[in-house]
Amino acid sequence: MNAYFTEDRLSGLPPLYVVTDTGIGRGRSHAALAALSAAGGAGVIQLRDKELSGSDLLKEAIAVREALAGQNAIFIVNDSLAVALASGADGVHLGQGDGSVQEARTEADRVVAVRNKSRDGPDRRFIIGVSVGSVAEARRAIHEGADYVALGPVYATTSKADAGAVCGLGLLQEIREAVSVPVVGIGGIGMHNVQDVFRAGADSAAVISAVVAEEDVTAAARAMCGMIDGVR
Ligand SMILES: Cc1ncc(COP(=O)(O)OP(=O)(O)O)c(N)n1
Ligand SMILES: Cc1nc(C(=O)O)sc1CCOP(=O)(O)O
Ligand SMILES: [Mg+2]
Repeated sequence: MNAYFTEDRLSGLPPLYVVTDTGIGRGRSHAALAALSAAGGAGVIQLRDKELSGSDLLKEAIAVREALAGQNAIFIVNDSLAVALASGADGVHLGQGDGSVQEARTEADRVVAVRNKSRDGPDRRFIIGVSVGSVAEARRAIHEGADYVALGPVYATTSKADAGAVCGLGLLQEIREAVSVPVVGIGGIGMHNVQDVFRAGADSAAVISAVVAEEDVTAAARAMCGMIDGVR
């Protein structure tokens, strides 16, 4: 059981959040990238595959969940609430164009309440993360049921073609001061700037290339965790 979300709200987020990408993953599967990242200390893993949907995405999600069994990592599926729920993931990440957060909250709570009743132990909350680009969007997302908000691109990124303009650390700091849920920074984060992201108030740094594209994914995740530890 992950200590971060046994109650009715998320009490925090692990500091390293790795998003999988098989396009730059040197031939490794999402499941392999997830397991290797978690072994290096990544406490949140997101399955992100913009080419897959439906049963193909579900297959990958189940493989990731199985690969993470026994690891102390939160598993999030990008974009698809249905796949997240069907695969037994811990949560979903939704962008501004990925549907209603309110409807996702209602549906997730309904499904997870049934699941919680049918097993022993403390109730678990289904995590909903939402991409935001302003304080107003962050407040709205939280009002609608988001457990964490993510802001990006903090720096220029080559991993998401439609990421838009760089938002910088100033906005990250503003959002941190305005809300009380965990704030994730994403986009262009690497060993050279991750400490700045935490100094600006982020609770977690989400990365793709800095970990997934490395030859030794576990070592890269471990090094990033060490860098983060140096500033928290
Ligand atoms: C942790 C995290 N933050 C932001 C995003 C981006 O979500 P979105 O804007 O919906 O874009 P896509 O990733 O779906 O292309 C994310 N996935 N994860
Ligand atoms: C998936 C994603 N979302 C972003 C956003 O700004 O919302 S930037 C991004 C890609 C992050 O990859 P890298 O760590 O390689 O820059
Ligand atoms: Mg999305």
